Amino acid sequence: MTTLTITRPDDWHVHLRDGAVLKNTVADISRYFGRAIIMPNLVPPVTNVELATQYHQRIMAENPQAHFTPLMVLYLTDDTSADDIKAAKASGLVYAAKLYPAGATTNSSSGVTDINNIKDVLAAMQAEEMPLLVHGEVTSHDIDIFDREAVFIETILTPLVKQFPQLKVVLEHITTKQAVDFVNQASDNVAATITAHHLLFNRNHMLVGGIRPHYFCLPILKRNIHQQALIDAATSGCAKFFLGTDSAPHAQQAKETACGCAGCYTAHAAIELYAEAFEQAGALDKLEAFASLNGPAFYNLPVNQDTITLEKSSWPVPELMEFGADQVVPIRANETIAWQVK
Ligand SMILES: NC(=O)N[C@@H](CC(=O)O)C(=O)O
Ligand SMILES: [Zn+2]
Ligand SMILES: [Zn+2]
Repeated sequence: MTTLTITRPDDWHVHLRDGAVLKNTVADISRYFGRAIIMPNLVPPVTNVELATQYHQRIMAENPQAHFTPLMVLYLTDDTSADDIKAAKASGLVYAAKLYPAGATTNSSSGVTDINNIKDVLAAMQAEEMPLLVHGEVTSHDIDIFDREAVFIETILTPLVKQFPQLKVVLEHITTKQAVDFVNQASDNVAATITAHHLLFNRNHMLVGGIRPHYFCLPILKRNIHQQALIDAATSGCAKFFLGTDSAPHAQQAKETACGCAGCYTAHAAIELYAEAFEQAGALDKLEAFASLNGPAFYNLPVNQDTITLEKSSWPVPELMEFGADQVVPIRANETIAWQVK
């Protein structure tokens, strides 16, 4: 196949950041995505409607393409109230709320320290039909970093979905076979996003032949059997799995250092990278469901009405991208990508 036309896709998990880099992230994400779920882990985080409204305005001020709509998300803290959820729902601007276990990932220090602190908030979300988005990793020091997702599912998420069976839950950026199995066995109220980098890479890509900080993200890349489980899930056609890039830029010097930040930048080539992964799996015919249909169905939103066309034609990714005063090293820097959007 040399061209592929699909319904315009959406990105159900992306970090646009703020300030000078917003111009670049907004330009990249709005190139062909119709909508994007905008992660709220700014400093300070987007914890209420007022902050979400202001962030929405800053995004729109960067003049995204006309086909693009940012969908805002509330950052849950120990202090979030049921009223915050009601106000968010009433705003019409906020589409979900995000659970970051405190300390689990980039800018999560204001996150939730104990799930019991937000039980009334979760009840309000269930009543208001507001999806809960989850960074699914435990943070205790005695749990190995490669096990943190599986332990979270077992100890936090399984009881949570039992207690709130009508709550819509998206387990974000899943990385393990345990996560795939959990989502498959759960009710239709439970879904997951999968990144392009977790489909294309495993921990060998990050650690064999030298440590490659630009592959370092959270949850961390796992071994190849987990990568294969993610590929099988994404290409299965199952409506519970959909596209979420987790594109998360960090300045080059914040990644290439003794203690580097977690996050991979993929928004320069998001659907193109997914197309490579689906092609390698012999499943390009399943890309449209994953990228354009399953997400809106879960969020009860209409599917985009227009299409985009991908062409099998290789192009070079630059070594660096200028983001405000920063430089970002994108995934595939200095290499090529096999597909491009016409
Ligand atoms: N995925 C990452 O490794 N990093 C994300 C945070 C997140 O999504 O966990 C970031 O904001 O940099
Ligand atoms: Zn996360
Ligand atoms: Zn993320």
